[in-house]
Amino acid sequence: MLTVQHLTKRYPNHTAVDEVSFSVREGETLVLLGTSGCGKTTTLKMINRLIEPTAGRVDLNGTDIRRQNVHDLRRTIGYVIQETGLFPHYTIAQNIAVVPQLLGWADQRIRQRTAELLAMLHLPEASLHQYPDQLSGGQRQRVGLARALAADPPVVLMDEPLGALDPVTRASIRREFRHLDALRQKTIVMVTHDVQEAFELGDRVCLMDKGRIQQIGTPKELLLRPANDFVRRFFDDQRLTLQLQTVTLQDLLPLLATYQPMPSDTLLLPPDTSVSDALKAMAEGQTAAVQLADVVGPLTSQNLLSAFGQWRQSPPS
Ligand SMILES: Nc1ncnc2c1ncn2[C@@H]1O[C@H](COP(=O)(O)OP(=O)(O)OP(=O)(O)O)[C@@H](O)[C@H]1O
Repeated sequence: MLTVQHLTKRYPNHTAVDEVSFSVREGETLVLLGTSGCGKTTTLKMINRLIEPTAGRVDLNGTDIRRQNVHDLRRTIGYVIQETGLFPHYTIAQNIAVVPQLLGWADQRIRQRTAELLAMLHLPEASLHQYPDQLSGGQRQRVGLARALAADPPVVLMDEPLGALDPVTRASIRREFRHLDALRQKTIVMVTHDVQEAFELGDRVCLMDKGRIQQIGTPKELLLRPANDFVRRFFDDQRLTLQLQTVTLQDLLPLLATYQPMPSDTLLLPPDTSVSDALKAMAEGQTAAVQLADVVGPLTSQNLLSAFGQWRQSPPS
């Protein structure tokens, strides 16, 4: 458990982070979201002591991080940044091995772990002996992640980890990240200014403005129960897309068709399927049903969109 309490960073003429408090449970991903300059990176860097706070504290599993040796602390916290921070004159294998070597792992163990990470992150074996500038941006980003995960740290901090990538690569690596078991078990704090990314990767989102938290909650809570006008306006531009991503079949059940026996080859979708995923699954015009004890059906793109339209007319408050 990572706990941040009243964390504050003041510069002579400016308060970059103002009394920020939150907790991140083991295995949870918290996304710090907000416009440029709102204090996301400063908050993140105070967690691994790259920046010392003016006030407040950070506890990792109940211990104040200031009580820990700073080098030990950084070895237990993985760190991924936008430009990957790879050493240009080290091969990929050497870059991945940096922390295990500092920890004194035997060569054989490092080789084994490196091979495991390459396979997990879909990196070609040949890349081991290449240098960062011989790889594509997407591959470099995967190496950055491999390096952060090498010694299996329980906590990983990510600062705009996909920021340098084109939108297509970005979306595909984002999907990979979401399905990576090695990341699911980690406590992750991730910084982004990309709302889609925050909604896709965050279990909870912490929306910041001018150094302060405006709201912290699940993507759905922020979208449906904004704490103030700032939060409401922040999502205005992308409201429809975000609703398609967060509203689930379960939410629409009262608006969908009633029980009806379905043919045995019907595509069954779990109730927590988002409207956009359900529409994708039915892209070929296939009929589906929500997978419940008493099956609701039939579910077609048309009746789903019609239920979603009704839901949008009067979303729950
Ligand atoms: N060393 C510093 N001295 C003075 N002000 C600073 C310093 N570092 C950061 N700031 C200011 O603190 C504020 C927060 O910066 P921070 O980098 O945390 O924002 P951010 O939300 O991560 O923005 P971005 O998305 O653009 O990286 C900004 O106004 C920035 O100019």
